[in-house]
Amino acid sequence: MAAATLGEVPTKAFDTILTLDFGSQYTHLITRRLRELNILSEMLPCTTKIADLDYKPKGVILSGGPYSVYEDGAPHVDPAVFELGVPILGICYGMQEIAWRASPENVIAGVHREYGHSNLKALKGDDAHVDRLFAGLEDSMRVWMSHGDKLGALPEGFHTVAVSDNSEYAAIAHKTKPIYGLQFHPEVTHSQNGTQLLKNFAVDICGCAQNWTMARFLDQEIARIRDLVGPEGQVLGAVSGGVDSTVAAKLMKEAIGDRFWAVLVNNGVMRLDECEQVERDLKQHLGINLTVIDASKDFLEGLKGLHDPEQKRKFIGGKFIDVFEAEAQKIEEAAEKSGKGTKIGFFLQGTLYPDVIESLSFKGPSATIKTHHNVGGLPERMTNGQGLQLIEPLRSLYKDEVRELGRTLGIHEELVMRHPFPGPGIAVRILGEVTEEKVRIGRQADHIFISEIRKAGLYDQISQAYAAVDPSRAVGVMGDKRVYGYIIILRAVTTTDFMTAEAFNFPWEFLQRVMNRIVNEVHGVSRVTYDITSKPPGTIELE
Ligand SMILES: Nc1ncnc2c1ncn2[C@@H]1O[C@H](COP(=O)(O)OP(=O)(O)OP(=O)(O)O)[C@@H](O)[C@H]1O
Ligand SMILES: O=c1[nH]c(=O)c2[nH+]cn([C@@H]3O[C@H](COP(=O)(O)O)[C@@H](O)[C@H]3O)c2[nH]1
Ligand SMILES: NC(=O)CC[C@H](N)C(=O)O
Ligand SMILES: [Mg+2]
Repeated sequence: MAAATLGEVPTKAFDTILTLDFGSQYTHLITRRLRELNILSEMLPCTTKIADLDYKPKGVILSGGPYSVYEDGAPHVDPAVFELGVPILGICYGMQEIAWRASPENVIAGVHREYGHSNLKALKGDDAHVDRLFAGLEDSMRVWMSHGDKLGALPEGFHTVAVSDNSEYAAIAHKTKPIYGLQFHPEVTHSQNGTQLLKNFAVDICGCAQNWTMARFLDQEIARIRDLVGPEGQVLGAVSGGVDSTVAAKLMKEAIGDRFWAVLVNNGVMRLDECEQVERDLKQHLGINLTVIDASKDFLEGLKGLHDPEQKRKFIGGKFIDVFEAEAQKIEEAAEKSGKGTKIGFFLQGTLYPDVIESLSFKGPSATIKTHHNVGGLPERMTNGQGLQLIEPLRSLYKDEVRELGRTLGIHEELVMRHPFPGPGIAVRILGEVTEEKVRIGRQADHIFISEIRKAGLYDQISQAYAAVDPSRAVGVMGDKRVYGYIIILRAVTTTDFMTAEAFNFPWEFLQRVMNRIVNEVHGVSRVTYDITSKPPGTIELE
């Protein structure tokens, strides 16, 4: 059990809707939509025991899921949910679960699967209670469906509140209790009025206050950190200059000042002038107590002769630990002597909510496609709670919420909107063996590409962009002379969650301009290409 005592979802401080996940691809969208409405939602697996909750949610949503409620081994909700005395909304599988519990015959396999758009008609009557879910909405709307099973009969005590082309029971409501079911998915943007429906449920029916704002979260988290760390405790943290670790570091600085010790490792595969830039941003702009360790020679030396992507990633992860561990000891000694307090007792991590959801998912964590160098690879004593206690203040937040929190903390927009940058850096953007020459070429080409993207005002429309080096060489001609140089691969994608992505559609003139600058300004390059592969089947990084 990790000793994550801080940064757990603040369900006690904010009205919370509990979303129980039956494995739908869209479950996390339910929590997203609610948070956009300034209502905190926590997502937990459908197998959660209500008795294990340490708070009382204001309402519960049962998500969709790939199973059929009537099949052997299908997941079922803890019946105690119905004893909580709070409103319940079942979505797709969740509605089928409500009906199945009333009587298993209520759910049947449909003859037609209903996948995609459907026209919904709300049947408003004069019963204010059952009409509450659709209050204030037009009677007809286009909604998005994805199901094969359906209700064959209305569960006892329920009323039909909407029908669709193929579903007689597209929405149901209990006649007296606050229990509702929807066959369609209000959480997907393709469903008209979906957010309004969720708002009707969470605000009007459950009575949630819409006060989940980053400003309130910040005050609360600072108070919690101060309380946990105490007046003298000291905290260590690895920072990369990326959004997550910068926001976490600034939050820590606000909470405990110079008793927070940040460490940046220069691994030799950072972008052009990146370490200097991060140092300026963190030290001067944000006033963070930062130590930069230049271990570039060790990393580049160790990368020699490594061609395989996984070997490269593992080496960088391992080396990172060695360097960090050695430096942490020095910092701990310095901290002890600093007179600022006691020795270091805590370790800061920038873990986000999607990572937490992934590890909690009812379907289990997904397959490893790449070994990500991240904090999972940090020295064990820092993360197992035995040596240093873990603090993860961003653990309940999505990336856009972290960005919002960054703005609230006064971090400048350019830093807040930075594209993510992987821990192994340019090393996974050079195919095969990493050499100093290829790092130089990759850096220069990347700098040109990103500067041009910024100049063209496209940076914020793109989720991530970079230039990579293909070490195969191609022949070119420059100034009547034969050149035999590397190939640069430009990559730019748009994505919301980095799980799927599409190549960005640049104007042709833009790509020509970038090509021109790279072949002219970066010595050793003969060709420039643009990678248009989507994810899947590609990935965002090349290795
Ligand atoms: N060069 C580095 N020096 C110190 N810590 C690092 C370095 N690179 C990565 N880390 C650590 O690994 C963590 C994971 O990196 P990751 O790239 O996922 O997050 P980030 O850099 O904070 O944000 P972003 O996703 O926006 O790049 C960082 O939060 C940081 O703690
Ligand atoms: O901190 C990190 N350490 C890593 O080892 C790593 N590998 C990939 N990435 C980032 O993850 C996102 C998805 O990348 P892929 O499609 O290449 O898997 C993209 O944003 C990638 O930049 C990493 N981040
Ligand atoms: N999206 C869902 O929740 C689907 C529920 C169930 N598996 C069905 O096919 O009807
Ligand atoms: Mg990063």
